[in-house]
Amino acid sequence: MAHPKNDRSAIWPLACIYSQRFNAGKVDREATLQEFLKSVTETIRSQNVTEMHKCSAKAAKLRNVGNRHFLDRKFQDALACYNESICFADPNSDQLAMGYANRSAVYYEQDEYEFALLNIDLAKKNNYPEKLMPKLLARELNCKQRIAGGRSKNATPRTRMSVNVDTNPRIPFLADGIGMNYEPKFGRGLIAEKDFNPGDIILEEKSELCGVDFNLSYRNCNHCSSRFNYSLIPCPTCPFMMYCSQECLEQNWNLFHRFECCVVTKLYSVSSLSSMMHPRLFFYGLTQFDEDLRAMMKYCEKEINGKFNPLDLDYTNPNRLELFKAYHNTQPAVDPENDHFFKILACGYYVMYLKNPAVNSIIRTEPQRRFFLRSLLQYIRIGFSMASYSIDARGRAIGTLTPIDSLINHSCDPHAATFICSGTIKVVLLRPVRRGEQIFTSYGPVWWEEESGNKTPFTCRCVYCDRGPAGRRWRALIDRDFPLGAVDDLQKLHDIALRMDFNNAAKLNALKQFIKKHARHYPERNFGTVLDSYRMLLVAMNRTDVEALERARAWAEDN
Ligand SMILES: C[S@@+](CC[C@H](N)C(=O)[O-])C[C@H]1O[C@@H](n2cnc3c(N)ncnc32)[C@H](O)[C@@H]1O
Repeated sequence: MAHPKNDRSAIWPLACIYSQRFNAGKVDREATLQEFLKSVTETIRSQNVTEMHKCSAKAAKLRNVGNRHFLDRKFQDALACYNESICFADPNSDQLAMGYANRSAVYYEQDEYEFALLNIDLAKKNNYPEKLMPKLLARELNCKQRIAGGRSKNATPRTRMSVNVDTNPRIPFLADGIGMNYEPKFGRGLIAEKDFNPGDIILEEKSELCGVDFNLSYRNCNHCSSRFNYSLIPCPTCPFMMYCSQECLEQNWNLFHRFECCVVTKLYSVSSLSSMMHPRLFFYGLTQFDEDLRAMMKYCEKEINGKFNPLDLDYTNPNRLELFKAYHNTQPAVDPENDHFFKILACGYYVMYLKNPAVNSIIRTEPQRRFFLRSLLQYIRIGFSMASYSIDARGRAIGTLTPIDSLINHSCDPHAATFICSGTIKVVLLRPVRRGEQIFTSYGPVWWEEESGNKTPFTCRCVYCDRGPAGRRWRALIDRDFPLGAVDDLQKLHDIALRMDFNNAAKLNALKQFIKKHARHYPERNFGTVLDSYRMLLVAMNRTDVEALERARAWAEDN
């Protein structure tokens, strides 16, 4: 099946094709990597995916669709179309400048004056047509007047959720008193070396390695994954990748995108999910070895140290080669349910990346190619086992891999909640953690949501899932009754939650006090719902916080 030029919806990912073939029993799941490679190479040849390029005519069409949404006041849909239009527009074309100007109009209508100004500035810097300039300048003036008149939406975060306890001197984004341990049951994990309280933010780690679902590629920065209120700038060469800043664009180019850019349609035709994060780990390494593939092979072909401690590195002056080594020295559990699928992805990426002369000129010999294929499979396994994912209601995912967050194991009885927002992972404690305890977060399932249907891709060995006597004893606690004092306090919490005159910070505080005061009655069914309310409130407050920060950033970039 050949794909019509410039029709991204026509991409039928290899992953879907093989998923059908596996389900129909047409491909042997037990095949070797070389057998998969043969099959995938043939499939890709018959697919003959055409690379898409910038195209101002397509940009104009997309902008017109955006204009119709704008007139219907469907602003999010309008922004989505304008972003795609901006990405397809040839650099320095009128279409690019007009896309930015159109975006500024949407922000203006939404009272997002900082973002409107940022886009007006982008339009002006990209040859906005002189004859249309007066209208743009009038909008610029209006924005400035409204900001000066105090009509801006909040641009000052109220809570600023960041690490709120003493920090580790060598890891300024991690709480002091957190160490790494190793238990055969879970592998490496994070352990508390002192007591912590609910509400303690123990980690705020920025991501450099992410993968953005194809369907979010016009909504999220392809480097740090932040959304930046849809106000992204395009890769100057390919029609798919967008960034929240020139800095992210340049870093992404240097680390990975120069290996992706001229084959990006083909890469998305391997998997439309967030899987591009995995081959990126290979190119992250290659870049840190100054493209000296022999040196990289020499290091990587040594035995992997599965007990490597990323907390030993100095993050005050991060060295990317050391970070790469931290990622590389990971012993991911091979997932028997999905490993055949990972092999298909590895083979697909292998074939497609080698179509790029920038890759082909580095990975030349047979041993080098075998190393590339093996590494791709290893990094796919690492990515699926170690990354954190944020998944929206439509199933579109963003994967994020960071050295420290990736050490946190899962429990269906978590202590902490993990938030991925605006390219940063935050870990907040929901309940007290005592010195010596391992700190767990949840990858999805939690005991107080038994109906959630979430499953972990490994056999979970947490206390809730433990079928032995210890697990049985623990689960029996869930059905105890709260003592009367706690029942009264729970009723007070409900009343506070309904009070319109209490803001979220006050409600959060009340929840935190309850959790601290009654921690000894944990676990208990009602306690689970309290933790859940606490988590949901944190999510809402974090979102407001991030929005305010992004507004402030837009304002700073424009001034
Ligand atoms: C994000 S990593 C956590 C760090 C990992 N333990 C290590 O040694 O690098 C996730 C992997 O840890 C293991 N793991 C995490 N939580 C687990 C649990 N509740 N039960 C069993 N294994 C778990 C699984 O192998 C999973 O794929």
